[in-house]
Amino acid sequence: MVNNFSIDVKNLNKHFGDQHVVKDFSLQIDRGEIHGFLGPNGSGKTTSIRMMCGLLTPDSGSGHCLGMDIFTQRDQIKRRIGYMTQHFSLWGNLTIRENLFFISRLYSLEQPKALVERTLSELGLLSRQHQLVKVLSGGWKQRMALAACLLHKPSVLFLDEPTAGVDPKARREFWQTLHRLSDEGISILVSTHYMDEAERCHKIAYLSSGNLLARGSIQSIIQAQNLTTLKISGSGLTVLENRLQRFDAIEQTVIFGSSLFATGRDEEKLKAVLAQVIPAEYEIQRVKTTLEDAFACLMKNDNEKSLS
Ligand SMILES: Nc1ncnc2c1ncn2[C@@H]1O[C@H](COP(=O)(O)OP(=O)(O)OP(=O)(O)O)[C@@H](O)[C@H]1O
Repeated sequence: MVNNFSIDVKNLNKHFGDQHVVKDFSLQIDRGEIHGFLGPNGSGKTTSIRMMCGLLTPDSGSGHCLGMDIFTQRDQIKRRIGYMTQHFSLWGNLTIRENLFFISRLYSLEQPKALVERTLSELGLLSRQHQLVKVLSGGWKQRMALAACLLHKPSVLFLDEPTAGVDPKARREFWQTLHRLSDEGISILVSTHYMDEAERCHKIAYLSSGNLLARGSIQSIIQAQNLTTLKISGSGLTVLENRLQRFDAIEQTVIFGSSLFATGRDEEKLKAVLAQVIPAEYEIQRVKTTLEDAFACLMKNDNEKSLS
């Protein structure tokens, strides 16, 4: 190994035609780390994933996956990683068990029976193994797709929005499995649009228009934004929200149920605006700034920078 990182890429760039889709992208992921990958649609997450696992050649930069060069050792990398794509395809007219046997034959895996039995058991698929894949619910299909990625015992997993459209219970179970795999030393890079999933990761990275805007632990990303959030409780909140949004001291606002949350960088100025706009009968209290607040402010600043 070149170092102890499972993934270590530096300054990767990718263009599609005139479009500079990924810009100087650098990322390190430790063994057994679950690393979240967030960003708006089209920000370059899938393109970055495909470069890191050797499926797409970067225009420039350097990098290793499991110590192997992403430019020159792509075939070796493919044998050691699992990649669950956004639109995975399974064979609907085969059962779960038959799908796994089919995949093990496709990749000429040794001792397929032992691998299939182990994977069915570890992924909790034994009770459904004889069901046709086309009749499975979204949650079971997704679990089946993860099983397919794990058959050959990869050391790194790349999961591209694996839980999109899956219900909360199935998502929770899926994440329990990811944490078990992480405990076994498997490194996982998982892209998601769900904040609750981001919070389950050891570290996260946030990409916007191909630029990595933030990287690190959840706490460090929230703290780096240095924001204050105040919660206003009462009725008629949309009118108050509109008024607040006219002030520069307000970075962003959001309503959840009967509470309006206002976030700003300067606590004194934020409080002064609220004192001016919010009638005295409303309760105001300081609350913790969330990851979603931090991302919203990061995006806002980035948009303002690109416009100036
Ligand atoms: N093969 C390709 N040829 C041309 N343009 C591409 C290609 N693949 C991706 N793009 C463009 O690159 C940009 C980034 O796409 P990418 O799929 O990496 O984003 P993403 O962050 O994964 O988006 P999403 O969250 O919607 O999956 C988009 O504008 C997309 O249209």
